[in-house]
Amino acid sequence: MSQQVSSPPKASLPPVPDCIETVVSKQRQLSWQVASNLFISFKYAWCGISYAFQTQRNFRIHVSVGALAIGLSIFLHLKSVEIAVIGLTIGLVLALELLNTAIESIVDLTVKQTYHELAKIAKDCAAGAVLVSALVAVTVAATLLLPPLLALVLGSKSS
Ligand SMILES: Nc1ncnc2c1ncn2[C@@H]1O[C@H](COP(=O)(O)OP(=O)(O)OP(=O)(O)O)[C@@H](O)[C@H]1O
Repeated sequence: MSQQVSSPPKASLPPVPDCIETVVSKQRQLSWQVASNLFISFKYAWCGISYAFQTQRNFRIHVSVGALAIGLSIFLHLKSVEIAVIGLTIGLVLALELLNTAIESIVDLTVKQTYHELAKIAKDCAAGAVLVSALVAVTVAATLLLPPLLALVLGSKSS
């Protein structure tokens, strides 16, 4: 008895693009507006920073504490590399706070005022990333600033 073997159904694969530029240019077509030059890109980036500063209390706190830490580092004559490390940790916190704000906006845009478990995960994880970076920044700043600060305070008391 002859057995008919049918060929497996062909999987519908997405069309292979000619080159990566094609994919990129097609994706950019979805954007409402594309910055035409570097100066305009900086302008939009500044708009984002300004928005976060005006609307996010945590961002304002991080900017203030960061400025205080850098000011104290200079006042206490910390080494350049130590000031750079403190600056890096502050920059990380601020950058993650901006990403947190972006994720919050995307989640709100997607689910609006409805509850969704995945929206909760996205927002909680983004907030967690900020918290982790802030704890690291505080630990680094305390390690580098406290010894000279205590020496200054105790030295001025004994004299
Ligand atoms: N659509 C939603 N579905 C489920 N849970 C949500 C939703 N929106 C917010 N939440 C929960 O409420 C919390 C607070 O939301 P919010 O939008 O104020 O974010 P946030 O990270 O607390 O903001 P910020 O970083 O400014 O303090 C989130 O962390 C999340 O647990």
